[in-house]
Amino acid sequence: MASFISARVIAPSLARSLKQILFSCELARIHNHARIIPCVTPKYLHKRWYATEKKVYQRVKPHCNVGTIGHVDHGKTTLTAAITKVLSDQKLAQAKKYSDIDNAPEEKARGITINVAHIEYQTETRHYGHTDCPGHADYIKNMITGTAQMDGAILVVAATDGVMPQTREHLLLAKQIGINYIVVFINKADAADKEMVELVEMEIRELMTEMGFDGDNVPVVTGSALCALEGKNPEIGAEAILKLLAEVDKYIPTPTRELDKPFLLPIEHVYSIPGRGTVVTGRLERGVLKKGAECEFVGYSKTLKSTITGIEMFHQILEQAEAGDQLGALVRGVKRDDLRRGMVMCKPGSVKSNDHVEAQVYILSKEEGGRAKPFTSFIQLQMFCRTWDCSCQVIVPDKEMVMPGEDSKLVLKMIRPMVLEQGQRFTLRDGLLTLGTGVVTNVLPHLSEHERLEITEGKKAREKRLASETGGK
Ligand SMILES: Nc1nc2c(ncn2[C@@H]2O[C@H](COP(=O)(O)OP(=O)(O)OP(=O)(O)O)[C@@H](O)[C@H]2O)c(=O)[nH]1
Ligand SMILES: [Mg+2]
Repeated sequence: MASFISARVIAPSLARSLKQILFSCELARIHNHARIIPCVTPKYLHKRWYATEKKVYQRVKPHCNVGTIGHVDHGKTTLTAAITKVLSDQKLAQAKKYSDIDNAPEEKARGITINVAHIEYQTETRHYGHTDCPGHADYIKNMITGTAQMDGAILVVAATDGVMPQTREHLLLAKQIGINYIVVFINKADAADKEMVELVEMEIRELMTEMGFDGDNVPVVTGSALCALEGKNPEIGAEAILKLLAEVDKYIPTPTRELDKPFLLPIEHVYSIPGRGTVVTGRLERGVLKKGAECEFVGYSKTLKSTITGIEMFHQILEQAEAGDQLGALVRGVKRDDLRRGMVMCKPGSVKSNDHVEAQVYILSKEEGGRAKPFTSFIQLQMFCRTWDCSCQVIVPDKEMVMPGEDSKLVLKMIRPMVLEQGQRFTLRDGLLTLGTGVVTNVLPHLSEHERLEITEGKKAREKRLASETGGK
């Protein structure tokens, strides 16, 4: 969103005094967002604003969203940086350093990715939006949001470690989100021998088959992201990166976009740009978004109306965005605090929120990383869908309990209404554990106030109430 943000530095120059510009610069510096433009005349700023700040996005190649997933420390961010470096040599990307991608102070201090990062690059055939996800188990929530924006993924597995818990969990979540095409990169080939690499490849193919992917035919490329980034050992460095990108181009199809449906964008982030307005970011799931269009924000029991006054993709202006684009939209008349990740921006009246659904869910066995014990009705779980997550009460309608490893019909009562449609996939989690994945089969009537209270009252209070309702019998 840098150009929207730098707009806050530049735009006042058109109308206000230099003092105000410098104040905006200072604000931007404090927020560590914008490039600071030194003391220059408003005219110069005006020229710069139109001449260099806002390039128009040229839609010459099909756009595809990919990203890196896999266990912590297996080299996802290093690979992301290496891809931009190798492609920048061919003028197909702007090279990003490792520290440009993991740029938050906590990420730098701990040497791990926490927030997802979006990077842009191109190959000869396609334009890519690349999302680098965190691998650490504590940040699975961010990984789910990041993966929800991908059309295909690059699974990074370190040859020195092989398949690890989050390799499995990320594959499972990717499958649930609907990612069917995954290319594998066996990383750290510089630190492992040939036999080890072969063993890891066999292990991954087996796991992918088990998870419902085409394990035998999935492309597996071996290399070293670090060598590519440091310009060493070209056979496992730069050449391996180019081989990986060739496989991504070939294996991950450009999805057919639903351009004729009303637009819908699940919100990933909300930013406030004083003097300009509020910017929401995310991947346009369906439809076409035009500058000037009316829109509606739905979710968290709210519906707000607004107008889209600007659209950008990777700091370039768009007059119109298409499904699949990873974009930022400037909206009028809504404050940052009115909006949240998880709401959707859509064509007014085109979607409704729901808080009561029937679903078919697969509950993972202990070996698959799920829970060891069965569960009964009234268990409270966290439901993850698109970019939102929400607490829900689970009712088992047809039987006493659900065993790990079992497929079951469940009724889900959510503590607040969210945009949820029939056919929508979701994940159920319990604390740090992914417990199951499912699909909404039926939308049920909205919960009454009484039913909603029942969800939030807790197990003990419910037992007490039931006891008093039945006269203690
Ligand atoms: N030897 C060797 N080390 C590598 C290679 N690629 C990455 N590393 C190192 O592995 C460590 C972790 O790399 P990252 O890129 O941060 O790993 P990550 O998968 O992004 O980690 P999270 O985002 O925290 O899950 C760093 O110290 C890298 O320098 C490689 O090809 N060879
Ligand atoms: Mg990382």
